[in-house]
Amino acid sequence: MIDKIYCADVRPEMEGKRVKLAGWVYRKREVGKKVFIVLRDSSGIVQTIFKKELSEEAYAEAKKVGIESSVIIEGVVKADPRAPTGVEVQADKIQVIQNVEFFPITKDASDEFLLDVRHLHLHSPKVASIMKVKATLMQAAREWLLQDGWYEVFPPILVTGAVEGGATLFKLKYFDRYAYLSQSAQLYLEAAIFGLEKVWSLTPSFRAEKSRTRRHLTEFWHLELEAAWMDLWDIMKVEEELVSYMVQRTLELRRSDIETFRKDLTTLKNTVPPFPRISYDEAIDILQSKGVQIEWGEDMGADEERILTQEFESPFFVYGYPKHIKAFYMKEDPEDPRKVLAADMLAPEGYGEVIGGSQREDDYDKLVQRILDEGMDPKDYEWYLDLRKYGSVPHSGFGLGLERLVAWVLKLDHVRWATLFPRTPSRLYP
Ligand SMILES: NC(=O)C[C@H]([NH3+])C(=O)NS(=O)(=O)OC[C@H]1O[C@@H](n2cnc3c(N)ncnc32)[C@H](O)[C@@H]1O
Ligand SMILES: [Mg+2]
Repeated sequence: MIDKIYCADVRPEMEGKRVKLAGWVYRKREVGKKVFIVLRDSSGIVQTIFKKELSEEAYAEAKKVGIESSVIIEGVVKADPRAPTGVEVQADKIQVIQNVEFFPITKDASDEFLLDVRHLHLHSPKVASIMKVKATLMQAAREWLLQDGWYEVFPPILVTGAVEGGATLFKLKYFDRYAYLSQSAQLYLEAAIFGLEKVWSLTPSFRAEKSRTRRHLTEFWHLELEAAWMDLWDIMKVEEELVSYMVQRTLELRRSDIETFRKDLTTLKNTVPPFPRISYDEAIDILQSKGVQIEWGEDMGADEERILTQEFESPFFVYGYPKHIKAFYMKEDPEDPRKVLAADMLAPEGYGEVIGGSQREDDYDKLVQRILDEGMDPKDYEWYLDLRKYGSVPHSGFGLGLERLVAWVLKLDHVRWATLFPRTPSRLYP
């Protein structure tokens, strides 16, 4: 490994110190007999200056390199308030690892072009910031889950049944039969609670959704939890404590990256428990009072959720949805058979659903009936129904869409920017 330091670690107080840096040419300009190269690495940037009188050879090399060329630069640190980071390196040595004559991404690149060359777009410091925030949100989630006694498990991705409706399954050939790509690890997590009680997984989930909205991917990262003995209200408390910790910890560790995308941090700072809770009935009343054409029993889509989020300055819950618009596994509300014990968590600022969760039907006969009511075949869920035959317990869980959380935290205009290589109905490459 090269004995180098990071760009962000070059400080004014290091004046006079000799340093070696490795990275990519981010910006370059020539002024008289000087070449200024802003070098970029994973930590950020630092300005380097090549003066002809300091080293003719290095100056000549610096004049030739193109944007995004990979280079190793050596020189002496000099504090300079005019430099982007208040300090620069007076360079007397440059080793060009690979010169780039022309880097295809220019300032006026369209979104579609950036997605076509996503493998090169990952050079961008802004993209790096998004990925650092995503990584830190998950780092925080792992910290919280560990200290709160949850076990990570590793469920299968190749499965035989739908969790969230057959219409969005990706089917694939599996030797002499067929399999599906998992829409959600939930059913397998429900099996795991009989030994581990509180489990979680982070897996890719797949949805053959044709909807081309700013919050749908066909492959997304899905953080899911399942807990024995918990009811809906218990799991909602888990959700708000987990999400609060994730957001506050990421604010603490990645504030400058977040501020690259949003200046107003109010809703993030407001992300502390308890979150506001409204019933589905109240949500319908609010929407109707704002002139939205929606009747009780209808599902809220992205537009309705966007309008609803205008009422809140933090994430909030909507609970008690009508049974017929929710999944087969959700427990009927004993106080109102029209409803299920389900709750979604919605992010403010127009982002809407980031978590879907519920208490599960733990009664064998009722679950069989729900499967039949949904037009599905109980035989396809024989193993899942067994969970209600051998020591069934009240239990609840939820799934958080990681890209949707990132999109809200950074106020991105589409979830596709929150994933390394987005997958949508029209995009499978690169
Ligand atoms: N373990 C569980 O209880 C999870 C449950 N079986 C489930 O999959 N619920 S969900 O369909 O609402 O999806 C959960 C979350 O997963 C995200 N999600 C769901 N679908 C997508 C798509 N297509 N793209 C991006 N993100 C998506 C979104 O944040 C949802 O709130
Ligand atoms: Mg949902």
